[in-house]
Amino acid sequence: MEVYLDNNATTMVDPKVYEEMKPFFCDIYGNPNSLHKFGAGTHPKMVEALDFLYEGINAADEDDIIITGNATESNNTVIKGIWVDKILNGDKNHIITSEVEHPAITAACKFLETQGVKVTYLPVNEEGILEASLVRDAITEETALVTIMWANNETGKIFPIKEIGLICKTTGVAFHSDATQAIGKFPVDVQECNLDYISFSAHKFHGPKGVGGLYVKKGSEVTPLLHGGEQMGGNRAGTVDVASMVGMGWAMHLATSTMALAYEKNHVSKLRDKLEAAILELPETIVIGGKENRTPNTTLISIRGVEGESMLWDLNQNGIGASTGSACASEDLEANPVMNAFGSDSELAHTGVRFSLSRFNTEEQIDYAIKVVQGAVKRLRGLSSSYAYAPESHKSAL
Ligand SMILES: Cc1ncc(COP(=O)(O)O)c(CN[C@@H](CS)C(=O)O)c1O
Repeated sequence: MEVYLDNNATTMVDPKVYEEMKPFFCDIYGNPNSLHKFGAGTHPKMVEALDFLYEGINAADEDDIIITGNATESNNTVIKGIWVDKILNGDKNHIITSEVEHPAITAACKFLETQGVKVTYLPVNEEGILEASLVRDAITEETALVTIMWANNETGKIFPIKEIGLICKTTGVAFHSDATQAIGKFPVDVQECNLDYISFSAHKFHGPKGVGGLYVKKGSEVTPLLHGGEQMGGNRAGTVDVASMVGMGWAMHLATSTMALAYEKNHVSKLRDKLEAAILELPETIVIGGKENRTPNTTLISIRGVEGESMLWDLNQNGIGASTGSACASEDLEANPVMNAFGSDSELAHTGVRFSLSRFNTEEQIDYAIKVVQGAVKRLRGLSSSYAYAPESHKSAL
């Protein structure tokens, strides 16, 4: 049996999304910017896709949604656009973010630091949550942008974006959230949260890889990252991947419907809870950050005495796909930075395994995964020269 449990890394394209994308390869293939019918033929479904995207995040008609290549590009567009507009050409020189952002935020901020920009990386508490009061205390007259992820890709922890949005609104600081792990998992409402920008990637909610979005509230426009043609009103040059844009719109529509979100909250979270509970029956296992305030599909579990990579190998041999943390760091055998941010000890930071489910997982798959995981833990602990069952040491290490 093959069981895919790494949906925070990427998801399968929903077959309905794939059907909607098909015509734009060999039938309706004109350039959307061409004036002839081959180009104009792409417009109706592109407009429909944009309508779905606006509806999915509750964007106002006057706001903008720029089609990008992925969330990484969207994150870079905001951070570097703010740098150009408010720091290089303005009187600001400070950005606030968190210690547990995705590298697409952290690396962009680190680059700005090499250019003389001050960046504050706010810590998370023992539950892996960033407290909104820390944002308020960090804001100064020089602050150009607050950028805080909506949900963490490794722990699933959901951050207080509505509270932070109110703080940014009252202090007049631009507010961005990396919503990559939020869309399709719980309601995302950019107006309710007073957001100026959000980033997202279609392949996180059963759309195609290589296409993403950047929401820009009216009046918060920033200098583009890419210059060239007049696509996206000059905000993102380059011929639009029509098939992927249509796919992303349909994926958003299917993932954010009331029924879909209810399914995530009820069915998917119950499968996650069943898998998690079975693993926690094993001694010296713990959910990193605890079970509260998480996306419904994610669990990051530390299994003392079992290296994350060894577990992944064992799972893979049995047809199960999971990860030790974010896929983009999976080649890096360093301790998991998110777990380090929690203050967990180094040994523990190497023992995290992330399981992230989707609406396409079944109870039969989870029952199979439970058997494989329990067997792998027993086998790997038996092979470990350093592991000896010590019931109290594990709990105190976090
Ligand atoms: C919060 C967050 N922000 C940005 C990205 C980047 O998405 P791209 O489509 O690759 O640009 C990701 C992708 N996180 C994957 C791959 S590293 C994970 O395994 O956790 C993310 O989770």
